Amino acid sequence: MNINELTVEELYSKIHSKEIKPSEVVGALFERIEKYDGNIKAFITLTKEQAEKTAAELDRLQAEDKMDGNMFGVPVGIKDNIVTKDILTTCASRMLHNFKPVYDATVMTKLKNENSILMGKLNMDEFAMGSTSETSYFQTTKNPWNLNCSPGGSSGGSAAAVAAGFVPYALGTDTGGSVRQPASFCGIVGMKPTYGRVSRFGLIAFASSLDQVGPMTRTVRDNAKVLELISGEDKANDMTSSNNQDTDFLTGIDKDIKGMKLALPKEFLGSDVDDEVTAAVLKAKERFESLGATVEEVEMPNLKYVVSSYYLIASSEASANLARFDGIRYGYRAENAKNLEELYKKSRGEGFGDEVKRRILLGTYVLSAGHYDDYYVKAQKLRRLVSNDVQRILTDYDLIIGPTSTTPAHKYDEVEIEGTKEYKNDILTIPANLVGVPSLSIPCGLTEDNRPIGMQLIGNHFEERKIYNAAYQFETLYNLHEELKNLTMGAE
Ligand SMILES: NC(=O)C[C@H](N)C(=O)O
Repeated sequence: MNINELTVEELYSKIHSKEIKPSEVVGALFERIEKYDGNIKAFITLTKEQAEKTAAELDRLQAEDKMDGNMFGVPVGIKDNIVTKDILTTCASRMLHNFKPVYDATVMTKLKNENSILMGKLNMDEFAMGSTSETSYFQTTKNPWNLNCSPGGSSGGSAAAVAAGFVPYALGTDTGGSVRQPASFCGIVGMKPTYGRVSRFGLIAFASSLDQVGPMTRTVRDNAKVLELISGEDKANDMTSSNNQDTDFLTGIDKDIKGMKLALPKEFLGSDVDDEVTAAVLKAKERFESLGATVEEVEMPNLKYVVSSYYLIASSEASANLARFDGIRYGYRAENAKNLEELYKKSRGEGFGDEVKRRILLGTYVLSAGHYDDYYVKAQKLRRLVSNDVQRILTDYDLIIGPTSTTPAHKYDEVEIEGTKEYKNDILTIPANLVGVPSLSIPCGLTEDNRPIGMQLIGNHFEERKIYNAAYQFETLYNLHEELKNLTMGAE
């Protein structure tokens, strides 16, 4: 048995049947992290001491048959923009390089209550702004399957850690694709839930009308299980969290999907999409048909507006949210400032990286009195048009399918990743954020040189259950987690 390859469900049941102890699991995972994370660089902070202490306590409870909690003894990695009490939470920014929060995010509290063990905090693009994990102040994460490739971003550390066998599951966050795109690049399963499904309390805000926390796992069932545990209304702390109580995603996950109606927008396979990605998605279409679903081509004419709409809205919200980092209350404070204004300017100037500054500048401009109507209001109107497209399709169809990303993981030496050039690659993930609907990325193929390819399943608001059902059935025909066991990771 290789502990590093076990899924959440396998680990949970082996711990429950006392086949393995929580401390053995934690030991095996840290051993692997110590061996390979020097190359992959998924973690910003390891919480080894606390994890070992918690595991020892859980060993004792296991011996006494007091195994409470749906994640009893199962380790987790958390993206570094989700606050963890007394544990460094940096957002991969110099601005928060020394920030130790005094409270836990709701999702963290929930996982702790289920007796999951925190292994550490995972690298990301600075303040979640980026798609390659390169804008991190600390380090660039590498794709475990090919160290010359990006793991994607912004939750690149979370995706890499799950793919590399460092943790069986991780939490990421998705504002414009940040869970799904890295999941697709690293060959794992990643969910952007319905807006409001998961509490945002303790998620350091980037764009509040778009942000959602989502699970990253190796299997569809694991993903559904994690989402069940982190979702739900958070009356006290997040008024945008929904009171929708239908959070049972596992019951009926294996029912057949005969007659399910899937829509494939023709714009999702447009000219920007890599040939190998197109081929993998068309193969996936055939697999769905062999499961008894129908797949029809549809139109999403307003897809061409999503990138502009997203970057205007997200940057506007970011410029407001990031105003709180002023060098006074917490985080980075510049030295030798002569007066208050200079302290603000120097702290923000030195604390934020280029990409974050670019978005703050753009957002501030867009929201300024003279330009608000021209840009912000227009962007909101485009958001509505996209929403109308998606709603129209989902009235006639159960789910929308398509590629997660236009390309597989980029090779660092082939693509020059710079500034706004990479923005356009988010075109396929952004619609779900603008509309607020759930979207899951699952592996659907490999390129000739063994880079994973991901496919998205987009459902209507609060229809995660339907997505998981279709994805689970798909996984019975194509399970990359099993295939990858036979591959040698780039890091090995
Ligand atoms: N945060 C995200 O969801 C990623 C997106 N590429 C962005 O830079 O905004």
